[in-house]
Amino acid sequence: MAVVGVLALQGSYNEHLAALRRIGVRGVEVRKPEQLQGLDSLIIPGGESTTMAKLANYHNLFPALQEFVGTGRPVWGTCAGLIFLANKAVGQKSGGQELIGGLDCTVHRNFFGSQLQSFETELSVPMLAEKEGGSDTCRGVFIRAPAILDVGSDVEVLADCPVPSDRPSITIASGEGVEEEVYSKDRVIVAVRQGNILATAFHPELTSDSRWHRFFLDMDKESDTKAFSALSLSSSSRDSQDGSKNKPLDLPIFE
Ligand SMILES: NC(=O)CC[C@H](N)C(=O)O
Repeated sequence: MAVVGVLALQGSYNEHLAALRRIGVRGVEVRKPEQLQGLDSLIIPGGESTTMAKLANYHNLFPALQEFVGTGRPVWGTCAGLIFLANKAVGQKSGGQELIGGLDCTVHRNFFGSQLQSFETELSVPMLAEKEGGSDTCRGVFIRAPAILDVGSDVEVLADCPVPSDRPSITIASGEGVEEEVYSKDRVIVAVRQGNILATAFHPELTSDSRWHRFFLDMDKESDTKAFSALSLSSSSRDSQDGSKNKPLDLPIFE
Protein backbone atom coordinates (compact mmCIF):
# COMPACT_ATOMS: atom_id res chain seq x y z
CA MET A 1 0.00 0.00 0.00
CA ALA A 2 1.25 3.45 -0.84
CA VAL A 3 2.50 5.40 2.11
CA VAL A 4 1.85 9.12 2.04
CA GLY A 5 3.80 11.24 4.50
CA VAL A 6 2.22 14.34 5.98
CA LEU A 7 4.58 16.90 7.49
CA ALA A 8 3.23 17.11 11.03
CA LEU A 9 5.07 20.03 12.62
CA GLN A 10 2.13 22.42 12.82
CA GLY A 11 -1.07 23.32 10.96
CA SER A 12 -3.72 21.19 9.24
CA TYR A 13 -1.89 17.85 9.12
CA ASN A 14 -4.64 15.98 11.01
CA GLU A 15 -7.18 17.15 8.43
CA HIS A 16 -4.99 15.85 5.60
CA LEU A 17 -4.56 12.51 7.40
CA ALA A 18 -8.35 12.32 7.80
CA ALA A 19 -8.89 13.19 4.13
CA LEU A 20 -6.49 10.39 3.14
CA ARG A 21 -8.28 7.95 5.47
CA ARG A 22 -11.58 8.81 3.80
CA ILE A 23 -10.22 7.50 0.49
CA GLY A 24 -8.59 4.45 2.04
CA VAL A 25 -4.98 5.68 1.99
CA ARG A 26 -2.52 5.41 4.84
CA GLY A 27 -0.95 8.70 5.81
CA VAL A 28 1.94 8.88 8.27
CA GLU A 29 3.08 11.82 10.35
CA VAL A 30 6.54 13.13 9.51
CA ARG A 31 8.50 15.10 12.13
CA LYS A 32 12.06 13.87 11.66
CA PRO A 33 14.32 13.55 8.60
CA GLU A 34 14.55 9.75 8.86
CA GLN A 35 10.74 9.48 8.68
CA LEU A 36 10.88 10.60 5.04
CA GLN A 37 12.57 7.35 4.09
CA GLY A 38 10.29 4.84 2.43
CA LEU A 39 7.51 7.31 1.70
CA ASP A 40 5.91 7.31 -1.75
CA SER A 41 4.81 10.93 -1.55
CA LEU A 42 4.53 13.84 0.84
CA ILE A 43 1.94 16.46 1.77
CA ILE A 44 3.05 19.73 3.35
CA PRO A 45 -0.02 21.19 5.06
CA GLY A 46 -1.21 24.73 5.66
CA GLY A 47 -0.49 26.50 8.89
CA GLU A 48 1.88 29.36 9.55
CA SER A 49 4.93 29.14 7.35
CA THR A 50 7.34 31.09 9.58
CA THR A 51 6.53 28.90 12.57
CA MET A 52 6.68 25.78 10.43
CA ALA A 53 10.08 26.85 9.06
CA LYS A 54 11.40 27.40 12.60
CA LEU A 55 10.24 23.94 13.64
CA ALA A 56 11.65 22.38 10.45
CA ASN A 57 14.99 24.04 11.18
CA TYR A 58 14.90 22.84 14.77
CA HIS A 59 14.44 19.26 13.54
CA ASN A 60 17.06 19.75 10.80
CA LEU A 61 14.44 18.82 8.19
CA PHE A 62 15.27 21.20 5.33
CA PRO A 63 18.09 19.17 3.70
CA ALA A 64 15.99 15.97 3.83
CA LEU A 65 12.90 17.77 2.48
CA GLN A 66 14.93 19.29 -0.36
CA GLU A 67 16.38 15.89 -1.17
CA PHE A 68 12.87 14.36 -1.15
CA VAL A 69 11.59 16.95 -3.63
CA GLY A 70 14.74 16.38 -5.72
CA THR A 71 13.99 12.65 -6.07
CA GLY A 72 10.87 13.53 -8.07
CA ARG A 73 8.46 11.79 -5.73
CA PRO A 74 5.09 13.59 -5.60
CA VAL A 75 4.88 16.48 -3.15
CA TRP A 76 1.79 18.60 -2.51
CA GLY A 77 1.89 21.87 -0.61
CA THR A 78 -1.34 23.45 0.59
CA CYS A 79 -1.26 27.10 1.64
CA ALA A 80 1.82 27.42 3.94
CA GLY A 81 3.01 24.23 2.16
CA LEU A 82 2.81 26.11 -1.15
CA ILE A 83 4.99 28.86 0.35
CA PHE A 84 7.52 26.22 1.46
CA LEU A 85 7.75 24.78 -2.06
CA ALA A 86 8.09 28.10 -3.92
CA ASN A 87 11.49 29.09 -5.23
CA LYS A 88 10.77 32.66 -4.15
CA ALA A 89 8.44 34.15 -1.53
CA VAL A 90 7.63 37.83 -1.00
CA GLY A 91 5.70 39.46 1.82
CA GLN A 92 7.78 37.61 4.38
CA LYS A 93 8.60 38.75 7.88
CA SER A 94 11.86 40.70 7.90
CA GLY A 95 14.79 38.32 7.72
CA GLY A 96 12.68 36.01 5.57
CA GLN A 97 12.48 32.32 6.17
CA GLU A 98 14.01 29.22 4.73
CA LEU A 99 12.11 27.56 1.86
CA ILE A 100 12.33 24.05 0.44
CA GLY A 101 11.96 25.38 -3.09
CA GLY A 102 11.64 23.34 -6.27
CA LEU A 103 8.49 25.01 -7.60
CA ASP A 104 9.39 27.66 -10.15
CA CYS A 105 7.13 30.48 -9.01
CA THR A 106 6.97 33.59 -6.86
CA VAL A 107 4.45 33.42 -4.06
CA HIS A 108 3.07 36.24 -1.92
CA ARG A 109 2.77 34.95 1.62
CA ASN A 110 -0.40 36.82 2.67
CA PHE A 111 -1.64 37.95 -0.72
CA PHE A 112 -5.30 38.30 0.30
CA GLY A 113 -4.56 40.18 3.53
CA SER A 114 -4.85 39.23 7.18
CA GLN A 115 -6.78 36.46 8.89
CA LEU A 116 -9.86 38.73 8.69
CA GLN A 117 -9.74 38.65 4.88
CA SER A 118 -10.06 34.83 4.85
CA PHE A 119 -12.84 33.72 2.51
CA GLU A 120 -14.45 30.87 0.63
CA THR A 121 -15.27 30.82 -3.05
CA GLU A 122 -16.12 28.40 -5.87
CA LEU A 123 -13.10 27.89 -8.11
CA SER A 124 -13.30 26.76 -11.70
CA VAL A 125 -11.17 23.59 -12.01
CA PRO A 126 -11.87 21.96 -15.39
CA MET A 127 -8.71 19.85 -15.12
CA LEU A 128 -9.90 18.32 -11.83
CA ALA A 129 -13.31 17.46 -13.28
CA GLU A 130 -11.68 15.97 -16.37
CA LYS A 131 -9.30 13.77 -14.36
CA GLU A 132 -11.37 12.91 -11.29
CA GLY A 133 -14.97 13.50 -12.41
CA GLY A 134 -17.62 15.53 -10.64
CA SER A 135 -18.34 19.20 -10.86
CA ASP A 136 -16.04 21.54 -12.78
CA THR A 137 -15.81 23.74 -9.71
CA CYS A 138 -14.47 23.08 -6.24
CA ARG A 139 -14.83 24.95 -2.98
CA GLY A 140 -11.76 27.03 -2.26
CA VAL A 141 -11.19 27.72 1.44
CA PHE A 142 -8.66 30.55 1.73
CA ILE A 143 -7.30 31.19 5.22
CA ARG A 144 -4.89 34.14 5.36
CA ALA A 145 -3.92 32.65 2.06
CA PRO A 146 -0.93 33.12 -0.16
CA ALA A 147 -1.21 33.44 -3.96
CA ILE A 148 1.13 32.89 -6.86
CA LEU A 149 2.29 36.08 -8.56
CA ASP A 150 4.13 34.49 -11.48
CA VAL A 151 5.20 31.07 -12.72
CA GLY A 152 7.99 29.64 -14.86
CA SER A 153 7.38 28.03 -18.23
CA ASP A 154 7.26 24.46 -16.83
CA VAL A 155 4.46 25.27 -14.43
CA GLU A 156 0.89 24.43 -15.38
CA VAL A 157 -1.77 26.74 -13.91
CA LEU A 158 -4.67 24.65 -12.57
CA ALA A 159 -6.82 27.40 -11.04
CA ASP A 160 -6.96 31.13 -10.58
CA CYS A 161 -9.48 33.43 -8.93
CA PRO A 162 -10.52 37.06 -9.10
CA VAL A 163 -8.58 39.42 -6.84
CA PRO A 164 -11.15 40.58 -4.23
CA SER A 165 -11.98 44.26 -4.68
CA ASP A 166 -11.47 44.93 -0.96
CA ARG A 167 -8.01 43.39 -0.94
CA PRO A 168 -5.83 45.67 1.17
CA SER A 169 -2.61 46.97 -0.31
CA ILE A 170 0.21 45.19 1.41
CA THR A 171 3.62 46.48 2.37
CA ILE A 172 6.63 44.24 2.12
CA ALA A 173 9.57 44.58 4.49
CA SER A 174 12.72 44.16 2.42
CA GLY A 175 16.41 44.50 3.22
CA GLU A 176 16.27 48.15 2.14
CA GLY A 177 13.16 49.07 4.07
CA VAL A 178 9.44 48.87 3.41
CA GLU A 179 8.12 48.68 -0.15
CA GLU A 180 4.54 49.13 -1.30
CA GLU A 181 3.43 45.95 -3.03
CA VAL A 182 1.63 46.48 -6.33
CA TYR A 183 -0.41 43.79 -8.08
CA SER A 184 -2.25 45.16 -11.06
CA LYS A 185 -3.90 42.06 -12.60
CA ASP A 186 -7.55 41.31 -11.82
CA ARG A 187 -6.99 37.55 -11.34
CA VAL A 188 -4.36 35.65 -9.39
CA ILE A 189 -3.09 32.05 -9.60
CA VAL A 190 -4.09 29.73 -6.73
CA ALA A 191 -3.26 26.18 -7.91
CA VAL A 192 -0.36 24.90 -10.01
CA ARG A 193 1.46 21.76 -11.00
CA GLN A 194 5.07 21.37 -12.08
CA GLY A 195 5.87 17.73 -12.80
CA ASN A 196 5.28 15.90 -9.54
CA ILE A 197 4.90 19.05 -7.47
CA LEU A 198 1.32 20.14 -6.78
CA ALA A 199 0.54 23.35 -4.91
CA THR A 200 -2.74 24.94 -3.83
CA ALA A 201 -3.19 28.24 -2.01
CA PHE A 202 -6.43 26.94 -0.49
CA HIS A 203 -7.38 23.99 1.76
CA PRO A 204 -9.08 21.01 0.04
CA GLU A 205 -8.51 18.98 3.24
CA LEU A 206 -11.12 21.15 4.99
CA THR A 207 -13.87 20.10 2.58
CA SER A 208 -15.48 16.73 1.92
CA ASP A 209 -14.43 16.82 -1.76
CA SER A 210 -11.72 14.15 -2.07
CA ARG A 211 -10.79 14.91 -5.65
CA TRP A 212 -7.61 16.93 -4.95
CA HIS A 213 -6.28 14.11 -2.75
CA ARG A 214 -7.16 11.59 -5.47
CA PHE A 215 -5.56 13.75 -8.12
CA PHE A 216 -2.39 13.95 -6.02
CA LEU A 217 -2.28 10.16 -5.67
CA ASP A 218 -2.96 9.76 -9.39
CA MET A 219 0.00 12.01 -10.27
CA ASP A 220 2.44 9.32 -9.21
CA LYS A 221 0.56 6.69 -11.19
CA GLU A 222 0.73 8.89 -14.28
CA SER A 223 4.48 9.46 -14.08
CA ASP A 224 5.54 6.17 -12.58
CA THR A 225 4.53 2.57 -12.99
CA LYS A 226 4.07 2.14 -9.22
CA ALA A 227 0.54 1.05 -8.43
CA PHE A 228 -1.22 2.49 -5.45
CA SER A 229 -3.43 -0.04 -3.76
CA ALA A 230 -5.57 2.86 -2.63
CA LEU A 231 -6.48 3.44 -6.24
CA SER A 232 -7.61 -0.13 -6.70
CA LEU A 233 -10.72 0.80 -4.75
CA SER A 234 -13.60 -0.12 -7.02
CA SER A 235 -15.21 2.79 -8.77
CA SER A 236 -18.43 2.18 -6.85
CA SER A 237 -16.64 2.36 -3.52
CA ARG A 238 -14.76 5.41 -4.73
CA ASP A 239 -18.03 7.03 -5.75
CA SER A 240 -19.61 6.25 -2.42
CA GLN A 241 -16.70 7.95 -0.66
CA ASP A 242 -16.76 10.99 -2.86
CA GLY A 243 -18.47 13.70 -0.86
CA SER A 244 -18.63 15.90 -3.94
CA LYS A 245 -21.05 13.48 -5.59
CA ASN A 246 -23.24 12.41 -2.71
CA LYS A 247 -23.71 15.41 -0.50
CA PRO A 248 -23.11 19.11 -0.51
CA LEU A 249 -19.61 20.18 0.47
CA ASP A 250 -19.78 20.64 4.22
CA LEU A 251 -17.47 22.50 6.50
CA PRO A 252 -15.72 22.09 8.76
CA ILE A 253 -14.32 18.59 8.34
CA PHE A 254 -12.75 17.37 11.56
CA GLU A 255 -12.13 13.87 12.77
N1 LIG B 1 -3.53 28.91 5.87
C1 LIG B 1 -2.24 29.05 5.71
O1 LIG B 1 -1.48 28.08 5.57
C2 LIG B 1 -1.72 30.45 5.77
C3 LIG B 1 -0.29 30.61 5.41
C4 LIG B 1 0.19 31.96 5.88
N2 LIG B 1 -0.16 33.00 4.95
C5 LIG B 1 1.69 31.91 6.09
O2 LIG B 1 2.39 32.78 5.83
O3 LIG B 1 2.20 30.98 6.58
